[in-house]
Amino acid sequence: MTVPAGEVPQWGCIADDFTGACDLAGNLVRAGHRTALTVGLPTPAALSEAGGPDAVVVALKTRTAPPAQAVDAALAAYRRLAELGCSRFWFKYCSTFDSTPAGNIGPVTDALLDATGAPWTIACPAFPDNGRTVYQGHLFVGDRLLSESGMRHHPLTPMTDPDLVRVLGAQTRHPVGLLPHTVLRSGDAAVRDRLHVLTAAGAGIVVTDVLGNDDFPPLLRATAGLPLLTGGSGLALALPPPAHRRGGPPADRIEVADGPGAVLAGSVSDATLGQTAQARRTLPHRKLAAADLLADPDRTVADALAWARSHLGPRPVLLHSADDRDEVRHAQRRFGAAEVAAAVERGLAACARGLLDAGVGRLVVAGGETSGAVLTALGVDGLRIGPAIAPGVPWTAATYRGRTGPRTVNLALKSGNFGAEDLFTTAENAL
Ligand SMILES: Nc1ncnc2c1ncn2[C@@H]1O[C@H](COP(=O)(O)OP(=O)(O)O)[C@@H](O)[C@H]1O
Ligand SMILES: O=C(O)[C@@H](O)C(=O)COP(=O)(O)O
Repeated sequence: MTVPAGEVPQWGCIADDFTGACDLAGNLVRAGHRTALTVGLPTPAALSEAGGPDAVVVALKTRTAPPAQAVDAALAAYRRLAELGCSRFWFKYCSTFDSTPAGNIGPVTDALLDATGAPWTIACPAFPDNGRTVYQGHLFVGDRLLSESGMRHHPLTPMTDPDLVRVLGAQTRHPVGLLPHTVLRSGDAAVRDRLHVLTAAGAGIVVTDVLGNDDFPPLLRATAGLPLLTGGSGLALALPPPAHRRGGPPADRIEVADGPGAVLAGSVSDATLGQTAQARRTLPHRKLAAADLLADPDRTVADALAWARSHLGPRPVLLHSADDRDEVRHAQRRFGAAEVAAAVERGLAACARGLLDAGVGRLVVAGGETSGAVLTALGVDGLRIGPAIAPGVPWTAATYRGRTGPRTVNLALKSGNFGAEDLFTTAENAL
């Protein structure tokens, strides 16, 4: 697989969901790296089209997949990225460490350690710009421990233990160490010594404390020789761009599509529920009830689309899947969590196609799993990263091959817990 000289990317990134891929790609762009985001395995042609990126982010939909399946997908992505010439690799998972005791963050990290030949790696989910910090190995969301945040109610990956050394320890075959904040701030020699002690004693993965963005540079210096990093997108903000890009213009210009806007919310995280409640006060809105999507999906989607077509206009229309958490709990008890999640994802994905075919040009999708389902249904194979709506939420441009032939559309894939309350009503201002 030959990539023209001068177009070989350095970083090959593997993201376990689509919103996470956008988040990481957006932060890489903010830090000055030309970045390509691909859905499915990247090709030399995709890299050329992206103008010879410094980093490639492959969006997978494996966050809730069984470990063996997630490992296969991550290794396939790794092999392709290595063939394309990438020399350093990044496994991107959620800043709230979304997984279960049988989750795949550990197994995928183990497999990538073997594949890259990395002697050890870090686990650094912190994203201070979004309130995710780690202290003594414990993950905080704002001023709450992870286990006391809304993440304890997540429909697919409820997080009830904030101790990442313990959570990761249950998933990986490697001993897990901790780089505490006091050491991180004691100078490069102290960091190096502690990492040496931990890894000499057998640690294969080191959870890193991070309280603010200024904790990232020492961490990057200490890991500069490692072929594999793992974590959230926060660390990318401190990643120095290649020398020839320094001082250049930000690489976040994208085409702006014609046509009205729409919002699809399949996330039921705290932030999204707040954004949905706010948007319901001002935007035309309609709920696709989970029970209806299970009982008669085609009819439910067709009715929602007919309603949406008649409300397209200057303000985006909102289609959402729940008003509150009680509704979600009720549907899960009645139908089973996995069944109802799959039905909602299928329904919203069908709505996305219908909305774009009806002429919608700008679509905000809330939720990682939801975004994965939507992008797969749209058949979009790559996203060009544009300006940020909020930390971790960039607008993107994509080529949509719909009923009327290929055209550019703008998509924003919003992580469940990201963004201010008015994100749905103000997103278009950022374009
Ligand atoms: N009313 C509902 N009842 C049960 N599950 C729901 C409901 N609405 C959405 N879901 C499911 O909850 C999951 C939310 O996950 P996701 O889209 O990743 O959001 P987040 O980014 O907040 O984690 C999806 O699988 C979605 O289909
Ligand atoms: O790191 C993060 O928090 C995000 O990039 C992310 O992965 C969020 O996932 P969802 O909340 O499932 O969208």
